[in-house]
Amino acid sequence: MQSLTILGATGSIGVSTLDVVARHPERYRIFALTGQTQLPRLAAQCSRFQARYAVVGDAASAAQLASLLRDLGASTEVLHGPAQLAAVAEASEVDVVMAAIVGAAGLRPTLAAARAGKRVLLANKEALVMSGALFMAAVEAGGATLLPIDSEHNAVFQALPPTYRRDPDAVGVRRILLTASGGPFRDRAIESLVSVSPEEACAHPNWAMGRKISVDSATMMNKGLEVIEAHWLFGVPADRIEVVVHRQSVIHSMVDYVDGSVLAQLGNPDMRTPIAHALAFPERIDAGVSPLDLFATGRLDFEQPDPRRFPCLPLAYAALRAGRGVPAAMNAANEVAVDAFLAGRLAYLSIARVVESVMNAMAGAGDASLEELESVDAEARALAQSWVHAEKVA
Ligand SMILES: NC(=O)C1=CN([C@@H]2O[C@H](COP(=O)(O)OP(=O)(O)OC[C@H]3O[C@@H](n4cnc5c(N)ncnc54)[C@H](OP(=O)(O)O)[C@@H]3O)[C@@H](O)[C@H]2O)C=CC1
Ligand SMILES: CC(=O)[C@@H](O)[C@H](O)COP(=O)(O)O
Ligand SMILES: [Mn+2]
Repeated sequence: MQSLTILGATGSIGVSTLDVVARHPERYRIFALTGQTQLPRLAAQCSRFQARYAVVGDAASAAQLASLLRDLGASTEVLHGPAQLAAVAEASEVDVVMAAIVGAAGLRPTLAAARAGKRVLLANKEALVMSGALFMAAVEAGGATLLPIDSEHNAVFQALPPTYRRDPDAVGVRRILLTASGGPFRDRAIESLVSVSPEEACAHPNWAMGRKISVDSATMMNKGLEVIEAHWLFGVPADRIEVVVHRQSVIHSMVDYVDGSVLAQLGNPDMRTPIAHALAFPERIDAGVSPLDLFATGRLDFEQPDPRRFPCLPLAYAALRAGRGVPAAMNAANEVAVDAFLAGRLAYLSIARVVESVMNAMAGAGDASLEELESVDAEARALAQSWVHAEKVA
């Protein structure tokens, strides 16, 4: 029986994780669930899965959640604040931590799980993008097992040899091919992108996800973050990570070997597959996902990404090549810009402009410590807010 903490239980990944867990009550029990704003959902989850702890952001939310739990007759203990978030990730009773908080807010608790040597199931790509070298050093020092949840990285993990240790040349890996759906605007006239709404940007053609990652998929910043994520997870340099637009999202990514073999992982676009894979690894368990029907799929298409349509993708490659604190600055600027776009305070096309402006201003950002990275994050957010202001409304 494995004891599990889910950071971000109320979100899209959190809900899918609990769906898989519910199919295997003999394998997994819930230690802690965390959420931020969706308190009724968190209360219902705690009650159903008999969570020992729930963690929310502040004292007011904790009081509200405690009252909801009382009404449900649940005995879950309610905690709040960033220190408690880290505490339920590193607790000695915990075996597995699903890191599914969105954005930089997930960095500290995910890092705590890595330092404590947990099996870390990483969905929160922003945490790794922000702190790549430091995070991977924490995994190593803590003796953690890091398993990718992001569908592309989970696919790459499955297509690599089981003994793979972040050295592509040691096993004849030539390139990693990350697939990208192209998002909701892949076929739309570029000139018409000036007027897209948050609802249009969040209408992903293949995946049901949270709003932030959905906008990132539309701009292809998601793929940019994933290029950086792949670099850190698999030790592959930027020029050996290629993005391939594949509109069906059936091939989740590929590994190209020096002998000409290309290994891919395929499946229906359903996050319960990589979640179940990482939960049970190296075993396989039922995820509730229907079998892939290749006849219904019919065809698999591949295209090159157009940098004019998706300017965030080259920005992310530039951030990876610049290194040190620049990916953290880029990530923070993107979080602020996407938030402003979703709130109707920034035009869609200005997201890339805000990110680029902040990256230019912070080209010398450092990454020597967690504190330095957090100050880069804070400075980039402040700069991005001023650029959002300068770009004005949608
Ligand atoms: N959804 C998907 O299919 C995929 C997601 N990912 C990655 O997984 C992560 C989660 O994505 P997704 O589930 O879609 O996102 P959602 O927005 O659906 O969920 C985010 C979760 O984080 C919580 N949260 C938000 N802000 C804070 C905060 N400041 N402090 C603590 N908790 C917070 C939310 O709580 P509440 O809802 O209660 O406010 C919620 O539980 C992201 O990093 C994303 O890039 C990667 C691949 C696929
Ligand atoms: C499900 C998942 O892993 C997302 O990151 C997905 O890849 C988004 O699709 P895009 O390929 O459109 O970014
Ligand atoms: Mn992905």
